[in-house]
Amino acid sequence: MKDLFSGLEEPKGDEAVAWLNDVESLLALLERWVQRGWLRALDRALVVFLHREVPDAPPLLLLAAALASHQLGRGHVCLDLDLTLHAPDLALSLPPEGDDLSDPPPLPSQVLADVTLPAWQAALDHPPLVANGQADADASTPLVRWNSPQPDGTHGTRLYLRRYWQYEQDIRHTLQARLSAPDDSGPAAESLRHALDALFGPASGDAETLDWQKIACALAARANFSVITGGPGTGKTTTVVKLLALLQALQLGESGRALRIRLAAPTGKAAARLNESIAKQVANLSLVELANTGSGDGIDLSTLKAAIPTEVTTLHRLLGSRPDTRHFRHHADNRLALDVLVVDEASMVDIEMMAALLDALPLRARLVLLGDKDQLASVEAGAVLGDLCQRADGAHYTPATAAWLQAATGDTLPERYIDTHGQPLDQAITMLRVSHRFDAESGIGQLAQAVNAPLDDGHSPKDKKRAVRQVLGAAAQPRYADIAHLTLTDTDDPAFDRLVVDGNPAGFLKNGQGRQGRDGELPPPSGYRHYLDVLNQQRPPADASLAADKDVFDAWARAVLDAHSHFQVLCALRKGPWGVEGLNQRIAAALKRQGLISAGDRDIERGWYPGRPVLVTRNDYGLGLMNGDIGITLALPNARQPDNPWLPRVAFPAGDGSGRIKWVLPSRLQTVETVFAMTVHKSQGSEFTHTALVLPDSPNPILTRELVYTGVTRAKNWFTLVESGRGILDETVLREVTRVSGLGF
Ligand SMILES: Nc1ncnc2c1ncn2[C@@H]1O[C@H](COP(=O)(O)OP(=O)(O)OP(=O)(O)O)[C@@H](O)[C@H]1O
Repeated sequence: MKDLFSGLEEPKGDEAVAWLNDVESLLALLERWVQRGWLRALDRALVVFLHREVPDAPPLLLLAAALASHQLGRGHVCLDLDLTLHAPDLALSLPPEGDDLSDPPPLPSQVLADVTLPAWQAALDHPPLVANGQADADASTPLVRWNSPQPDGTHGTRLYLRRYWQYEQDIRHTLQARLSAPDDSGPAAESLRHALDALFGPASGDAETLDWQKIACALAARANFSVITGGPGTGKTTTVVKLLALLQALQLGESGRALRIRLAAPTGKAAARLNESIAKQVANLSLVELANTGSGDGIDLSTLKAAIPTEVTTLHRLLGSRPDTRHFRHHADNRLALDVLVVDEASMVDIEMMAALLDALPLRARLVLLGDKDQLASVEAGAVLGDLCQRADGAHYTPATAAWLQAATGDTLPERYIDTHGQPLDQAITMLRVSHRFDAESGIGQLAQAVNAPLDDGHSPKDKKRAVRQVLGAAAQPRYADIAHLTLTDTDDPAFDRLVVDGNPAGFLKNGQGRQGRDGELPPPSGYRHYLDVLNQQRPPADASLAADKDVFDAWARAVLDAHSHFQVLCALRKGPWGVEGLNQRIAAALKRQGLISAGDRDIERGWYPGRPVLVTRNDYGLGLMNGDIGITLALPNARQPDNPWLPRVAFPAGDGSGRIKWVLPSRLQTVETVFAMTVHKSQGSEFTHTALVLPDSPNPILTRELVYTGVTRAKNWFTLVESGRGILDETVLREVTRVSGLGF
C-alpha cells in the first residue's frame, strides 16, 4: 500500500483544513479530486444533487455518497465503510494513470484520518437520504445502507446507490427461488446414467481420476440453475455441448418436441468464439451411443443433432436492447421464450446485466452459466460469477448430492468434497479441474497456475513469487518452450520493437522452431509484421472492385483478420508510456520504421491509415458491431478517382460463424480505438496465438494476480511477459482483486 502512493507528497501548511466541516469545503475538495482524475465528475455531481435536495445532509454522508458512486466505476457494487477506513486511498482512482504526482490534493487517508467507524455510521443515519436496507427497504431514498454483524460483536456497513442495492436483492431472490425448486423437477438419476455413460464413458472407479465434466453435466441436467467454472481448456464448451445433446435426447425421447435452447455471451467477440468452438464440437460429436440408450429411443440422429444449436448471440441482443434506454425489451412482464439458456464467459457479466437477465428468464427455464471464476470480473460493477463461485474449489456437496451423483454417474466422490453443511448454491456448481489444452509441459498452463495460486498458510508470498519466477526461467534461458520473458531497460529498448514487429522468436527456446501442436508443427511466434505482410501480399488486383468481386475482397479481409489474431500486445493501463495510448503510438512508430505501415505522424495519432487495427468500444446495433469486435483498415482500389490514393474501409468479421465480412466506412465508426495494444480487461473472451503482456514500470492498484492470470490465459500457443520495471511482477502476483459486494451466498 505504502509503495503505491509513495510518489505523492503530503499537503503543506494551510492545506490541512477541515474538509469535512462544511459542504462548501467538501465540494472544493471533490473538485480538486475531479480535476486530477482521482474522482469522476459524475461522482461529484451526485453530491451536488443530494446537497441541493437535502441541504442538511452532513459532509461525512456526502463524502460517503461520492465514494460509493466512484466505486461503481471501479467494479465495486457498494462502499464498505470499514474497509475504506482501513485503506482510504484505495477508494479513489489512485495513483492517477500516467499523471504527474506533484502538488497533489489531500489524500482520502488525510481527509478521513480522524473519522471513526461509529462516527461515519452515525452520519449515515439520515432517513431522508439513506434507507436502512434491513428495516425500510421499500423507502425511495437515493442511498441504502446495509449493516452486517462482525465477529467482534460490532457491525460493518455497506453503502449503496439504490439501483445497485436493488440489483443485488433481485439477483439473490431469483437465485434462491431457482435453488429451492423441488428436487424432482429434473430427470431421475437412473434415467441419466445410461445417457451420461454413453456421452462420457463409464465411471473409472478411481475416485482420484473423477470425470468432473460428467459430474458437471449431471448436476446441470438436474437443476434449473447451474454454474460450470474452470480455467482455459478444462472443457466447459465440451461439457455444455454434451449437456445440450443429453437434454434434447431426453426431451425428444419423451415428447418428440425439441427444447428451445439459446446460447449467449456478454460480448460479440466472446459470442463469435463460442460460436466457432460449439459448431466444431457439435460437428464432431458422436451421438450414436446416446441415441441407442433408453433415453434416446426412437430418436432420429439427424433430428437430435439439428436440435443442438450452434448460433451464439450477445446478451444485449438476446434481451433486446433499445437505443437511449437501459431497459430491455424482455423483462418480467415480457419474458424470453426459451427452455434452456447457456451463458458463456459469465465472469464478464456485470450485476446490472445479470439482474436484467434473471428478470427476463422464465423461472422454469434452465440457466447454465459457464466461465472462469479466476478471471478479471466485468469492467462494470459486480463480480457475480466470482461471488457465486467463492466455495467452488472445495465443492461442498452434501451427502445427498454425493449419493445422487453416484447413482447418476457411477462415480464416488472423495470425502474431501463432501460437506454435511453444504449450501443449496454449492450443489449447483461444478469446477472443472483438468486442462486439456495445457499439459504439464506447457509453460502457459504452469504460469497461469502459479499466478493463480492463492496465498494461504502453506503458501507464503515468498513461495509464490519464487514459483512464478521459476516458471518464467531466466530471460536468456527460458524453461518452457512456449514462454518468453523480456525485461526492458528503458522505454526505448529496441528489444520491444523486435517483439512487436517479429514476435521476438529469439526469446523462445530454439527460436520457437519445431514445437508440435495438436495438428502438427506450430509456426514460430510472430509479431504484427505477419498480418501486414498478408495485407500487402494478398491484396486484390488494382482493377478489382468490392461491388463486382466481393468474394475476392472478403477472402483477403479474412486472411488479414486471421493473421492479425496471431499476435496481440496486452497491457494493464490506458494512460502513460506503458498504457494503451503510449504503446499504440510506439508500436505504430516501430511498424512505420520497418516500412510496414505508411502514415503521417498526425494520422498515426488520430487518423486512418491502411493496416490500422481498431477495436469497437461500444455496441453499435445500427452497424451490427459489438463492443470488443476488431476490424482492420484496408485500402480499396479507387477506379473512379485514380488520383485519390485510397478508399478506406474497415473490415470486420460478421461474427456469426458464417465467415462473412462487414465493410464499414471509417466515418461511420463512432466509438473505436487503435488496438496495437489492448487492455487486459478488453481482451477477455478473446484468444491470440501469441500474446505479449506488458507490465508498467511503476506500481498501481490495477495490477493484480487476476489481471496477469487473465492476460496469460489469452495465449493459445505462445506467451511473452514484458517487464519494464523491477519487482512489479512480484508485487502484482501478490495483490488480489477484492470486489466489494454483498452477494456472498
Ligand atoms: N475430456 C477430454 N478429453 C480430451 N480432450 C478434451 C476433453 N475435454 C475437452 N477436450 C479438448 O480440450 C480442448 C478445450 O476444450 P473446450 O474448448 O471444451 O474447453 P473450454 O473450457 O471451453 O476452453 P476455453 O478456455 O476456450 O473456454 C478442446 O480441444 C477439446 O476437444
